[in-house]
Amino acid sequence: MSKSSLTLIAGSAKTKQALQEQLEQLLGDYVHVKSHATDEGIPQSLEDKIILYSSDTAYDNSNAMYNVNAEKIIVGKRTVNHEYIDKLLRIHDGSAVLVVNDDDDATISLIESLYQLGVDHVQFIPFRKGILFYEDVQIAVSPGETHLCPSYIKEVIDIGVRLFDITTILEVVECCGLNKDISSKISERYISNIIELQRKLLFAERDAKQMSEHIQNVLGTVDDGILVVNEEGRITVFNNRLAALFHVDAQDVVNKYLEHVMNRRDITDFIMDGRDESKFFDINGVDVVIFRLQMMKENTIVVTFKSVHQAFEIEKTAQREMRNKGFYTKYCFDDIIGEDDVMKDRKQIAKKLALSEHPILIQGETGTGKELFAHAIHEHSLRKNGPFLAVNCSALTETLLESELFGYEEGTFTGAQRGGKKGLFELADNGTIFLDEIGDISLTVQSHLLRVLQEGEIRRIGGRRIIPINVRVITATNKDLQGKMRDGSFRTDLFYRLNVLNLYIPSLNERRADIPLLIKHLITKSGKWVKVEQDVLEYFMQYNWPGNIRELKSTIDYMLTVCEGNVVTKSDLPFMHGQAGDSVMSEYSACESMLEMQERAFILEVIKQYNEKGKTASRELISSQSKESEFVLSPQQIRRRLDILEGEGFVVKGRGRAGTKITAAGIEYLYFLKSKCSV
Ligand SMILES: Nc1ncnc2c1ncn2[C@@H]1O[C@H](COP(=O)(O)OP(=O)(O)OP(=O)(O)O)[C@@H](O)[C@H]1O
Repeated sequence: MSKSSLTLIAGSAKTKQALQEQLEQLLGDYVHVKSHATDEGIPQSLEDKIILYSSDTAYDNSNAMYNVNAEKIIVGKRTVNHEYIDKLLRIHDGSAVLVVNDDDDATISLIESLYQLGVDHVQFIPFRKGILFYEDVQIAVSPGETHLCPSYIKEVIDIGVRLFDITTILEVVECCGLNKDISSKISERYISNIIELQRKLLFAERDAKQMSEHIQNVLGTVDDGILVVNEEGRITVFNNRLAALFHVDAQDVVNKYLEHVMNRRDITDFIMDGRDESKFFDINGVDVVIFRLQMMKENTIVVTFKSVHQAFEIEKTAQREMRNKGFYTKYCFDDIIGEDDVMKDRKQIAKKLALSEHPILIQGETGTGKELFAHAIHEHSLRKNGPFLAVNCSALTETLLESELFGYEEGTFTGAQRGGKKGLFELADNGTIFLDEIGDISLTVQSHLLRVLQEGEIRRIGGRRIIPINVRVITATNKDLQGKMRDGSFRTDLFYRLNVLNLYIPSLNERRADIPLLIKHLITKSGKWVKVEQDVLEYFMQYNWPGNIRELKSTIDYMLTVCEGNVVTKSDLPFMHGQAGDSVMSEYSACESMLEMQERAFILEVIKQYNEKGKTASRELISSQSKESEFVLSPQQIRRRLDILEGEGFVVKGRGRAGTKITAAGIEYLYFLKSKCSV
């Protein structure tokens, strides 16, 4: 069968080329296709079996001007190239979209075919020549006429030259007299183009979905809040951490305008228009640093939200690594939270004391922050580049404390290290030593310490060599040293040596105004983004906090562990606060000594940490961990202590090789212990 013949007449060379390609692809096996464009010039007389015009306009513009001789003249109908439909479907719902074509009729017919194709989620606005401004329009769509779009439009989508629709193709098939088989093959080709495209779209969509799930999972593991905003000001990424901070559901906010989700003008202004890279904000009671980064190429803003505490910690870690020295202070005066006048006054005095070289005795109730002050004083002193060593005198037995402080020579006692060991006084040379709980040291250690202070030199235990030392001594106690001097358990001469400068730290009761500030600080520091209900705050304001800030801290820690969602309520209060009051406190306080309390807290903490990882803790395991702590306990000693703790209902021991688990009462008891002693 000889091929039929067809001449295509289009308006522009670009349209001619696209339509010629379409016809060749669909009909090329059966029809010989020639083509002309009016803007390139058309022969004076045209003769063919079929003359196919690309549009009504092409027909109107050229038909009258040339001699046309054809068996059949067809004016084609055109539709949007399916390849570009996904671009249109990706425009956000309800957006205003300017439709730009080279004449008004063509524009209207393009809008019609877009609606017919089901692109009806946006509002199309027809472009009119001469009108340069369209209110609230940021996106334009054009079939290859993008040069006509007003220049202020942010996003221009070129949907390419529109192609002939299926009815035009079938009309050509019919005129060529092609048989049924061929005609159905051609329609299949037309349809398979669409199916192929849909398949690609489907894969692309599936890949995009997998990628987005992957990104969400990755973002879920990050400790910071992460937000991404696109050029329209809509949210494209909002991780769960951020959702917790703003008390919203992460699923609900994607695609919404930023200002509809965060109704904080200061924050949205900073994100959208900010020139700075980072800024502090208080968001629902949490101090946060927001870092913003503009990705120019994608016109996207990436924002991270970090707890102030974390941001500082990162800074501090870097500094520490730079200093790369073994013994350093962990706190400075800025870490001591307190705006109450009495506290401000204490900090002022402490700063002055820091600058002298004399020993300082810090007194105050348990948990008031004496250790914190000791760190800050060293950090503020002329010795700040020297070492700072802290030792808790009540946590060590007499012999251990002596050997820790003054060191020993080789062979002094069984188990002594080869080559002897330097004591903390030697290690703290040119720096500061902080002796916490000084009220608990024995009379033997007291006299040894007195000698060191009087002579400014030490002699290791079992040694003869005299080692001069240059160490500033800061001590602290919550005990009544005057009372101890009266009953003879603390040496008066040592007291006067230590108490050259005295600093009294007020209890939390004496500075209640600081309670809300401390709560906020402790929550921020925990890295959790939660809100504390008003009645909890009220309760905290009237409770008398015998364990001071340490008790407040462990109560908050406990509540943050048990609270559901992002709100701390009164039902999250530990048992001893909520229901039984002080009676439980005194029941708990049955421990003989601070050392016993600390040991118990250590054991329970190890068990709790293992349980949190889904494991139980064996005696051997706890014993081996104890070697790295201040309490070296053998598996037998651990067994005895676990028996007692089990009898009190704080742990449950497994049979045979199964390890131990902490009970709910045990967790609460642990927090109580932590509020009473520093571990
Ligand atoms: N002003 C404060 N600001 C922030 N945190 C504080 C403040 N005071 C105390 N803390 C925190 O409370 C806890 C107890 O503080 P610290 O160990 O310094 O108390 P202490 O007076 O030395 O107690 P003790 O007499 O029992 O040894 C620590 O975790 C400390 O970080």
